[in-house]
Amino acid sequence: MTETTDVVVVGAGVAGLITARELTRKGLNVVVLEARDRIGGRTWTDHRLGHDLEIGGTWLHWTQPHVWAEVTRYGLDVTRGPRSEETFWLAGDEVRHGTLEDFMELIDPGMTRLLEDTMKWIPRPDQPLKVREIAEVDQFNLQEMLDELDLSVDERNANEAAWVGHFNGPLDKCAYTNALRWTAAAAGSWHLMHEASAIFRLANGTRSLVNAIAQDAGADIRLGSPVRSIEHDADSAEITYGAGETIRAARVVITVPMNTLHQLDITPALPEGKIRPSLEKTGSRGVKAWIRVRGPIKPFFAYSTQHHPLSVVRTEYINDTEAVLVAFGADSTRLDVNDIDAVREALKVWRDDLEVLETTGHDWMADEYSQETWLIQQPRQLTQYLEAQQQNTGALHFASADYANVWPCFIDGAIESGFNAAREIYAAITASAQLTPAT
Ligand SMILES: Cc1cc2nc3c(=O)[nH]c(=O)nc-3n(C[C@H](O)[C@H](O)[C@H](O)COP(=O)(O)OP(=O)(O)OC[C@H]3O[C@@H](n4cnc5c(N)ncnc54)[C@H](O)[C@@H]3O)c2cc1C
Repeated sequence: MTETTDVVVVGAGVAGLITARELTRKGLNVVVLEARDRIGGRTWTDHRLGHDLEIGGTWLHWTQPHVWAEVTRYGLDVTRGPRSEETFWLAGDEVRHGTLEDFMELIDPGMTRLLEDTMKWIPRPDQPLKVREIAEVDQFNLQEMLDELDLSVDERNANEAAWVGHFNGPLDKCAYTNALRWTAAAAGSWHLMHEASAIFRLANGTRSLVNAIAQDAGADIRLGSPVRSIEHDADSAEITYGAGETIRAARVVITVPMNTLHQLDITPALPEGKIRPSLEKTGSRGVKAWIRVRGPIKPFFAYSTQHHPLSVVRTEYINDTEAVLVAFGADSTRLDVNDIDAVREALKVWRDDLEVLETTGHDWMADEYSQETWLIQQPRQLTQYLEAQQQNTGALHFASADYANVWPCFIDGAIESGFNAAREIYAAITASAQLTPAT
């Protein structure tokens, strides 16, 4: 027999858990169907290399309004990694060595010129399509825009590597408008954008945030319950999941990542504006690696180029005997983060004095329930698809960091989208004559 409930949420990542919390607090019955055997989705704190490491999303900031409100709500502690005492970068094949300030000075002219029109194109980051002429710049990839600047080899490598750290993909696949959106969210300051996206993390891991939201939600969260198909009309939907169980709901919230959406068997089919970007895929397709090395070493930061398997590496944990580094590369097919020899080799671009003891990470690109790391749109995806991606289709609503306005692809964006979906669903349910929310 088919079970019934008010709302089904597909996915127990941050967007899904926020939607569930907001709706249960309004008195609705909510069932969350999660494919994995854990909650959190692309945030995942796991004990490896002797630390609680963030395998997925990590950094957050007080300029990110939605996530910071959650930090305050649950009284979560925020911390940071050690300050870098030395920095390495490349000029051609030559390794340069200096301070982090030297490196920031090196990239500053390129960053400033690249982003000088940010607030012209995106005066309101909460409305990224407010200036309709943004379609003119949305056709460009970041590489083209960097090439226009005619930077010296030093500056070019450094700027490219810094952007790989941000975009986790080949720069010719990533739309320039992503850079504008991130910088607009930081009020036009690239320095603030840089800080907001890569310095401060939760002292007890993203796990502490995710668990707090889930406990507060009090929803019926069913792990190991992949959704297979959804049949829907204007008033309700029937979902088939797990080993063939069915459940009917007045509203469904789909929170699966953009790259996986097209795989859900949905009848009637979703509009083109939702399916086409899912088939085209994101521009981001990179890796995040964790690396344990023998100490003592000084905390350091290093940038290579976008063409190296690892473009950025830095010290995130350190003591007298060892350090744990975090690193990013543009292309997951170029580096298996669990292959210690490959990682050791990748580090040699900067220094061959590091003794690599252990490495770890997760191949989010190969993971069937993510197939992406954090969303960076390809050229034209913002202007062609975002509006359609945010809209509901009858009883189906969509929440995901991938479809957020202010900090798209961040934990903050997942929360923003969860709030929006919950508000719309509550309004729709209470407006419907046939449906009386449980109290
Ligand atoms: C390596 C990495 C580093 C990152 N770094 C940062 C960072 O430093 N700061 C930051 O703010 N953000 C970062 N992010 C991005 C951030 O983690 C994500 O944007 C955010 O967590 C996405 O939340 P979500 O709820 O929208 O999607 P998800 O977390 O992907 O949640 C979707 C859920 O749906 C489930 N699901 C998928 N298919 C099905 C199905 N068929 N049936 C049922 N369930 C299904 C998934 O298992 C998942 O739990 C990073 C991400 C990665 C991967």
